[in-house]
Amino acid sequence: MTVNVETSGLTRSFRRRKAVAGVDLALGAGVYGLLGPNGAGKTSLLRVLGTVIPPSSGELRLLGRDPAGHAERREIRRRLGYLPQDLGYYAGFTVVEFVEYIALLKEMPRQRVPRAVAAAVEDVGLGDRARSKLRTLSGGMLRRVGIAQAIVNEPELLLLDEPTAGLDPEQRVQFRGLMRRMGERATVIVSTHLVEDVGAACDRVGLMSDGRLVFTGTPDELSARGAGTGVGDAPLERGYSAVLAEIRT
Ligand SMILES: Nc1ncnc2c1ncn2[C@@H]1O[C@H](COP(=O)(O)OP(=O)(O)OP(=O)(O)O)[C@@H](O)[C@H]1O
Repeated sequence: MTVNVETSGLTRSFRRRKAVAGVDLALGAGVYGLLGPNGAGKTSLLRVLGTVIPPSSGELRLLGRDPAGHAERREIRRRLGYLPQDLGYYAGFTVVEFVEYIALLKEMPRQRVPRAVAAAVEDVGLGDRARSKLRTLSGGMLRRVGIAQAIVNEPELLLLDEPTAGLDPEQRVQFRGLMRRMGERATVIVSTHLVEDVGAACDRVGLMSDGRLVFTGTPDELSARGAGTGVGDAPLERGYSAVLAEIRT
């Protein structure tokens, strides 16, 4: 297995608060779901893995490279895709213009860009809005533009921060299919509050609390943790609440 994400004792502090507090990961291809309560550190971890902010301490290797070095970081950025929680965009750009702009920032060869942009826009079901200006799109459609810009370079490492927030049920189902397809060859890390996303699309799941990974395993293993004890309407919800209850006592 090619390990695309390797961390050991990874921390990220904001003043005295440790948003990420000693995370160990070794991830190859597949879809890894990141669950956890508000403020658990999911976004901070994804930002570190996306080379948006550096770690405060610990070991970090992405796609076999050390992001602390300028040239290596640039190489990593070419090969990763990142959907932040709040994606900034230019309202006057069309869907195609925006995704193209990101493709060029990622230093994709120019001749590959038009076809890659068209494919990414189709993949998120926005083919019929390709020429629409971003200001005319709904919230869920903008989220899908965000997903398109994250996948346009066929990333080997894809980081998605709450990608399904605002998507309608049909689009969520489509999107899970896309995640599974991407996970066949890439490492996909997806932070979500929707346990259905985890059950349907993730091979493995990590549960964060207070900056730490307090559970890592398969969705079935997380469900099993809640058997007969946890609070929730679905097995994964019960597993989630049982693990959190255990560490809080
Ligand atoms: N730029 C920052 N400056 C100061 N504190 C921050 C910053 N970013 C995150 N934090 C703090 O770090 C902790 C983890 O936040 P983070 O956004 O990573 O959590 P999260 O799991 O993504 O939460 P949510 O589910 O609400 O999105 C929180 O206590 C947050 O207030």
